[in-house]
Amino acid sequence: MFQRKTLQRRNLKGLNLNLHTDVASNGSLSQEKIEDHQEHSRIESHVMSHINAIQNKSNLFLRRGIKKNLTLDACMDEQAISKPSAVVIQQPQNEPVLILSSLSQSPCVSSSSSLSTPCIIDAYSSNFGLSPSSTNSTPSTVQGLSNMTTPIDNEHSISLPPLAESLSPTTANLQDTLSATSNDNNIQLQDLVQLGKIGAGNSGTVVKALHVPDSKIVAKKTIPVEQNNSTIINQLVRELSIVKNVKPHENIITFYGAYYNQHINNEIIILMEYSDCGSLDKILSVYKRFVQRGSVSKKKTWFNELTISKISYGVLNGLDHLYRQYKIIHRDIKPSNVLINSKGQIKLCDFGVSKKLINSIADTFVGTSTYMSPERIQGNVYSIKGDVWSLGLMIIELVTGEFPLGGHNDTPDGILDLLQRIVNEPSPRLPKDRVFSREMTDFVNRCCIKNERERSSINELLHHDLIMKYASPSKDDKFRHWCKKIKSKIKEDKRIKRDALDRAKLEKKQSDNPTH
Ligand SMILES: Nc1ncnc2c1ncn2[C@@H]1O[C@H](COP(=O)(O)OP(=O)(O)OP(=O)(O)O)[C@@H](O)[C@H]1O
Repeated sequence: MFQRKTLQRRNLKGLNLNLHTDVASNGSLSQEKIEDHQEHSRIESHVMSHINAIQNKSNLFLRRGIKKNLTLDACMDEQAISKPSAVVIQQPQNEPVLILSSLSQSPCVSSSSSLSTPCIIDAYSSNFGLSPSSTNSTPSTVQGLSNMTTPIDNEHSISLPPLAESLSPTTANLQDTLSATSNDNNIQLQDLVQLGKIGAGNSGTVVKALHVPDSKIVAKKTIPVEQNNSTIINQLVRELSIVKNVKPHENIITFYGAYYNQHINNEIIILMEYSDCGSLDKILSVYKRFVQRGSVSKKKTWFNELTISKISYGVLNGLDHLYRQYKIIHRDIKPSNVLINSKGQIKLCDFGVSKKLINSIADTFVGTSTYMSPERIQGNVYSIKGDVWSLGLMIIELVTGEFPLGGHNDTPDGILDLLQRIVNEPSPRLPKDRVFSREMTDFVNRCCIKNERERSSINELLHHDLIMKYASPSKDDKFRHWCKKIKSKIKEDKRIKRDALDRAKLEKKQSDNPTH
């Protein structure tokens, strides 16, 4: 009955704005549609001002080289045509790449008929209580995360959107934690454009997002919270109250702030520094895929001795900083919590089970990590040396490609079997069928001593021969080079996977329609 027609088109420094409307198939516009047309004009000016604002801020698309010649497409909500639901940014081939949900209060739905492939949707709108005209509620102040006297400087602090008007007692706790003063240098959620999913863990999902005003890429972790689940909420409160106190450091992921809005999705959003090579588990998976494809020999690990030395130093230095400055024990050292960037920096993230030392005795069994040390499993007092044990296990996993207490077709029968192995079986070691240097073998052995008192301390390991052997600027350069190579391998892997998916789709299409 109705066709989509483009009514307006403007060119803006390489960006095109298309406004579509539904037009009767005889070409005429009904009175209703004429009103819609007028409405379109209003929407258009709204959209244009939004685009201008973005462009004036950073000219991001062109400068970043991310999107060239994009089309901004103001989609119309099919049910309520007068209400635009989203601004969709499309590539020339009509392939939507992202949505700025700037016009709607509800999360955007990629229902537009012009969308041929699934969109990445940013569920937050500029009406997310941030624009005075769009809401009666004023932005809540958030103590703790942004109103920090020391931890996060202005450059990194953000203000939060308004919190729920009526909070249950548990969410009120959350509100307390996420309260902060508004700040001129804030990162606002509506300034973020979601770019793609990075990964998902037990607690939530992490996506890559672009902070438009300064063209900075950030990682956005979304953690759904059950309204009445006080355990989870308290854990998050604890996590965030710890993270907010940590100042930027070369081996710690920088925290940019957190958001919570019960009305929208009942989820917490944590913004942090993005690491462009991802986590060690991700790099290991990419390596394994290359081995499977036969393009890399299984004998040739990507994690050579230099790399292990640099990773170990970064982890130990980060742990040392957390403990010395804040009395924090990380408690969850594992490959997915160690991030790398192409500048050659190692960063610790995820303080989900971290806590101040003073609380550690009361809450020893947080998490189900298989990197847990024997003393932790046995319920003994947990000290920072537990993280040293985890580092030892992680190194063995990186160089062998297998988790040391469960690989080689020797998978434990469940968590209890694994826990008893950690406690009762001999300490994990580097495999004997491969040659490792004396320094490397000694380093790992010192990490994996079961008796916590005999295990090396962080300080001892920071001065270990394995670390000293590679502590020169030329080795730093080599490591940076390695990181860059890894980044390009990750890209290549993505491309191969995408091509394989496309081929599979095409083959399926051909088998479904053999005549075509
Ligand atoms: N700041 C970041 N920069 C780049 N990638 C990240 C960042 N934070 C997390 N990731 C990626 O997202 C993935 C998911 O992270 P998340 O913290 O949700 O879970 P996890 O650490 O894998 O598991 P768990 O929830 O059990 O701790 C990680 O494995 C990592 O690859």
